[in-house]
Amino acid sequence: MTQTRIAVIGGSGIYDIDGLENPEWVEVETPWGTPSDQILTGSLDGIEMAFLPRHGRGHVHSPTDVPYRANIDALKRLGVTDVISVSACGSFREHMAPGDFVIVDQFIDRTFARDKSFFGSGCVAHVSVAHPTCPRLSDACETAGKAAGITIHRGGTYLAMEGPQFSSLAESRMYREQWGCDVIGMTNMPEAKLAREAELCYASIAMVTDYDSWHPDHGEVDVSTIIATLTGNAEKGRALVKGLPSLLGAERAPCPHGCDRALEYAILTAPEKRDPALLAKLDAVAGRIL
Ligand SMILES: CSC[C@H]1O[C@H](OP(=O)(O)O)[C@H](O)[C@@H]1O
Ligand SMILES: Nc1ncnc2[nH]cnc12
Repeated sequence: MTQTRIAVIGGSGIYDIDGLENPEWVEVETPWGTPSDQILTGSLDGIEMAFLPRHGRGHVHSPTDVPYRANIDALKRLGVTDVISVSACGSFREHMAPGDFVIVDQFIDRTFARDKSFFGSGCVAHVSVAHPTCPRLSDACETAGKAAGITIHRGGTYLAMEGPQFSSLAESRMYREQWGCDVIGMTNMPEAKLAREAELCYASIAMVTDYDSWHPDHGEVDVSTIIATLTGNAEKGRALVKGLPSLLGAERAPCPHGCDRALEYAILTAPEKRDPALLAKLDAVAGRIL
């Protein structure tokens, strides 16, 4: 049976995690370039962990320039089975208030300036992202969050925008009123799509930091308010992460939702037509089936 290895991708304001046994920052190179930073490895309650700061320590990568493919490839290469994304988000719902956590289960992807797939000419693949997050992993996040006393909302649609500017009032109203979105951020896409291509279970915990720009009683969103809210809630995030290993366990049964078999029927390119150079780059992501 596969051994569980949990990765946490930390978003804005989260540049390391504490409490790991045998912590070590390791360099991982990938065929898709260098990840956002070194990866902090170690264990928690006997389970292997990996932590990657999405924007790099010191917040050096903009949402557009985060090396999403290198990040997911590097985690796969380290033997990660489950990825938990922790990110800051704006809220479109009064009851999803700053300080609350939302376990996102759907996305609308409005990003347009990012590499969104490991596949392409020479090895064409189409995976399903009808359900882009893993219910089993999301269950564990919900249980750990509730045990840590966090106000946690299960389910929500995350609008992934390109940024780096925040939304206009008209956009904010459209996402909320016409598109039915619940939260907004700049990073969960294409991250979630790439995790699916890499056959990794992915759960997204969005920490509400603001009401974007739609709310008549709240001013425009600004970075200092976001960081102040995040800093005030960092302890909650840490408590949630610490609860995960015992919930997930060391022995990992196949994902009941099929995340770890997403590529099974996805590759269309005939074996004799596949590009050897691309296949070589896919060694970690798709090595299981290629
Ligand atoms: C800090 S303001 C906007 C910035 O914060 C979020 O980052 P992350 O998702 O990595 O927590 C948002 O998506 C923007 O990138
Ligand atoms: N309102 C907002 N829009 C986009 N990304 C965000 N990250 C935190 N708050 C945000």
